[in-house]
Amino acid sequence: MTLRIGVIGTGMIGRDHTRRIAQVLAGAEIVALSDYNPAAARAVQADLAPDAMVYDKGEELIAADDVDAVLVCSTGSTHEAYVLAAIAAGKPCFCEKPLATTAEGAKRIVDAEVAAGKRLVQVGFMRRYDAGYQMLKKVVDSQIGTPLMVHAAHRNPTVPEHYVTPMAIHDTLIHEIDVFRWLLDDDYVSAQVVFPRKSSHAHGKLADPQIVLLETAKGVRIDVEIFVNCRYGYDIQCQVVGEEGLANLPEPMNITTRKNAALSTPIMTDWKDRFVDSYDVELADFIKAAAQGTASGPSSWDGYVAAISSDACVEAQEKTGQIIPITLPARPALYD
Ligand SMILES: NC(=O)c1ccc[n+]([C@@H]2O[C@H](COP(=O)([O-])OP(=O)(O)OC[C@H]3O[C@@H](n4cnc5c(N)ncnc54)[C@H](O)[C@@H]3O)[C@@H](O)[C@H]2O)c1
Ligand SMILES: O[C@H]1[C@H](O)[C@@H](O)[C@H](O)[C@@H](O)[C@H]1O
Repeated sequence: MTLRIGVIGTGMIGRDHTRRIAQVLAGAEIVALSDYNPAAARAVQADLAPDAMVYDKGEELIAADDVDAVLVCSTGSTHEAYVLAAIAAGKPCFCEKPLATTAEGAKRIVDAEVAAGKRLVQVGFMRRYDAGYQMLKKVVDSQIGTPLMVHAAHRNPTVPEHYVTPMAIHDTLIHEIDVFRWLLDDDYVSAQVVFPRKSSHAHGKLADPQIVLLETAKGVRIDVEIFVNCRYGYDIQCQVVGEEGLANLPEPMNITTRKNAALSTPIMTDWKDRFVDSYDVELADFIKAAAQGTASGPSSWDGYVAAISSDACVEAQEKTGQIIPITLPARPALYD
């Protein structure tokens, strides 16, 4: 069976996921596209999916008889309504991060999925599918003893003018928030944010860099440096310190040169290049589960917990230095 997919939101990542399904992955085809800006949908149709139908409204795409599954790749604030509509239609849905822009919105999705009685939603937390993080998890689970601390950094070379201080959490740290829960099989109990000296490259409405300190239920302490004007490259670092040793996230594979009395390895500058393979693997996982009428991988529950945790981090930014508790509701059995 070829899974017939409709894509809502054909901006940067919607276009890229359409390319993946149309040109890279097996088992699915793009039959429908929709964007708030119809020209964007038509451009993707022309370039990548000439047989796809273009819908004015995402809701019409979700309801279409020939759409088996939906990819929600529109602006974050629009995700909740589309995911709820997909659940109501009983169609598997891949939703880019964030699942919803508020914890209440994410909870409405969890409640709807629980009422539907089966997993239908996968959230686009692609780092869980990254080969480096997968290797790191194996070592953390088996070789370094009980994890005690994590030291991490999430550095972007620059960000646009509209990127303001809370986006360091909702847009950037959200990846670490999800991947460390998965890596450590743990949840957060508190967050604290402190601000070092501000970089002169950060614009007026952005405090950059920031240091986020997270504490988990098992007592692991995590420090994450978020530095989105670091200039030199796109750099994701993670070191887990355990009782018996420590483990580092591997650097992405790249050519090392020895030239002019220097030993050098290029550093990537674009997150799309850094995680290109993991996007392929996450969508292959979606296609496999959706073909069975369900979903696997990062769940609505993970999206909800990420939203609760990031709200606490934003509060911790606003009350810098204070420790903000994170309390999670009981997890429904659907997500065990
Ligand atoms: N997993 C990742 O690493 C990753 C990377 C980039 C973006 N994202 C997420 O993907 C989403 C899209 O990001 P992007 O970078 O592609 O943004 P983008 O601005 O390039 O594209 C968003 C598209 O959504 C469309 N849109 C806006 N409102 C809409 C609506 N109501 N209905 C249908 N379409 C609508 C816009 O016209 C635009 O074409 C965001 O939620 C973002 O956080 C995830
Ligand atoms: O939307 C992007 C993307 O999620 C990247 O992975 C992250 O490094 C950026 O900070 C964020 O702005």
